[in-house]
Amino acid sequence: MPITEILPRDIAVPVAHPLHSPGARVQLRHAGRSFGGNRVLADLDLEVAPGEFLSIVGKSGCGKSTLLRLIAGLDQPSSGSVLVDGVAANRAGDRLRLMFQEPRLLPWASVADNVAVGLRTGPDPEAVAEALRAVELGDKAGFWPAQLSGGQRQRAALARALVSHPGLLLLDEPLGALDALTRLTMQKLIRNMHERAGFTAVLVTHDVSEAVALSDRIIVLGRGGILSETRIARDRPHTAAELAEIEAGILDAIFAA
Ligand SMILES: Nc1ncnc2c1ncn2[C@@H]1O[C@H](COP(=O)(O)OP(=O)(O)OP(=O)(O)O)[C@@H](O)[C@H]1O
Repeated sequence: MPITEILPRDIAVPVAHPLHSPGARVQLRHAGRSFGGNRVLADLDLEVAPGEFLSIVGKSGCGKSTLLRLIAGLDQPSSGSVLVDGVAANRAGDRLRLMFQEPRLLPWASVADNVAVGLRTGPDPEAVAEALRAVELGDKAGFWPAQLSGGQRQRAALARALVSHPGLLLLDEPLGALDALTRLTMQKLIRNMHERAGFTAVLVTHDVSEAVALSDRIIVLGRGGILSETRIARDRPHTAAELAEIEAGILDAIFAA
């Protein structure tokens, strides 16, 4: 019997999100990274589950970007291993995408053509249109990047990152250059997309409240390793006081380092 026939009429059957992607698993085993005599990460064990949203916070220079670059496969560990879906991160290819503080759009290409850069399998105008609709830029496909606001440019960058349905989205301070209000709107969009599309996300941020707003888990990095780990259950709403308490605990862990 088709599943729809046994469901009561008032229960909506979830519709696959247009950018749906099965989340990738990230595994770091005894991972270390040194630059000359400077040991930035040492013997790090970390696993990010498929579909999880993990944030990395910590004092300036503690190694957040170094860790993200290892997961992205842009840099190699000096010791140990970094795997994405069981494959060395630098060979994970299309399974992961990065988003940075600057949108890095091509100024001479339309918004749609910029999003199409994220496709590796040839032109697919329908996929581009869907990605633009998902970030609420459906009406800006023919615009030049210079004709967009800062927040809209970051949304175009998000569409470019997600158009190929990567299992893993790596975010390096993606909202750092936006004004406070646009930042909140973008946080909501990213959280919403993450919940519905299913990819795994790893965010590096200086903004602890942003990490709390977006994440299932937050790690504080320092002295070469993980100093603290906080899980935020997303199956119920949190009061402002609860979120403030979580944030205060994380800030304590950062400053105790
Ligand atoms: N390519 C490199 N060569 C030499 N040292 C490096 C290199 N990349 C990072 N480092 C060093 O590793 C340490 C951690 O840098 P990293 O950029 O990962 O810190 P971060 O936590 O992201 O800092 P911030 O919050 O200021 O962005 C720093 O001491 C930095 O100088």
